[in-house]
Amino acid sequence: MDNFSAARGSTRIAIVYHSGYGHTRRQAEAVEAGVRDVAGVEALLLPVENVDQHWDDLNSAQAIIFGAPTYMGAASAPFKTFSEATSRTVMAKGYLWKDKLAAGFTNSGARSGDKLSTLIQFALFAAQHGMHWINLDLPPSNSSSTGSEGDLNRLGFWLGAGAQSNTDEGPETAPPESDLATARHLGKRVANAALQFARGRDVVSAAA
Ligand SMILES: Cc1cc2nc3c(=O)[nH]c(=O)nc-3n(C[C@H](O)[C@H](O)[C@H](O)COP(=O)(O)O)c2cc1C
Repeated sequence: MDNFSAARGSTRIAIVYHSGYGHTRRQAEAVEAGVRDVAGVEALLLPVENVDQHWDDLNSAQAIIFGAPTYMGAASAPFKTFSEATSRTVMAKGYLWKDKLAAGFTNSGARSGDKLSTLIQFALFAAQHGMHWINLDLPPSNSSSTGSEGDLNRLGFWLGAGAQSNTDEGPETAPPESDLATARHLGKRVANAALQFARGRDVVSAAA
């Protein structure tokens, strides 16, 4: 979907991401698929390069999920450019993202690769906007003799979804299915949380 539908009423979730070579795009598409698993929710998959045509879509979303590859131990530069732009386009206009839900995902070449730094960067970015951070909620796996590379959350993150793409493989085969399933889990979790928040807010405002 290129834009959210004009009809109000559904719960809207935007996935804003950067991908230099396509691997993180696969992860972003998996997050989108997880969002779409939940009825009553609309998903918008938005590369950071297109964000200037979509500030209104982001402002109307109930949740925004941030994604970027980890480059040099941090979110990639195009994602950082987007995040800095929000100071002018979102904060300065009255903290337009306050009380939205937020979550994040990142992909890199090494199994750790300092991906945690990128997830922390996303959580701080969300906090600066007054957003509510949704974590991954999957037990870390692949940490015992019975674990495997096929496990959900095989890389063992709590804060968001991690993926690992071998640097000699293209996006058609990397990241592996276990990391894409982990990303789908994050999308579904955020979609369910966004529905709970939206319905809870309706109840609170009806009672006020
Ligand atoms: C400039 C640059 C810096 C990178 N830095 C890291 C890093 O800090 N940690 C890591 O594990 N991989 C690093 N990588 C590997 C990428 O994270 C990896 O290839 C990833 O799959 C790229 O995702 P993309 O195809 O979405 O751009 C780096 C790659 C580039 C091009």
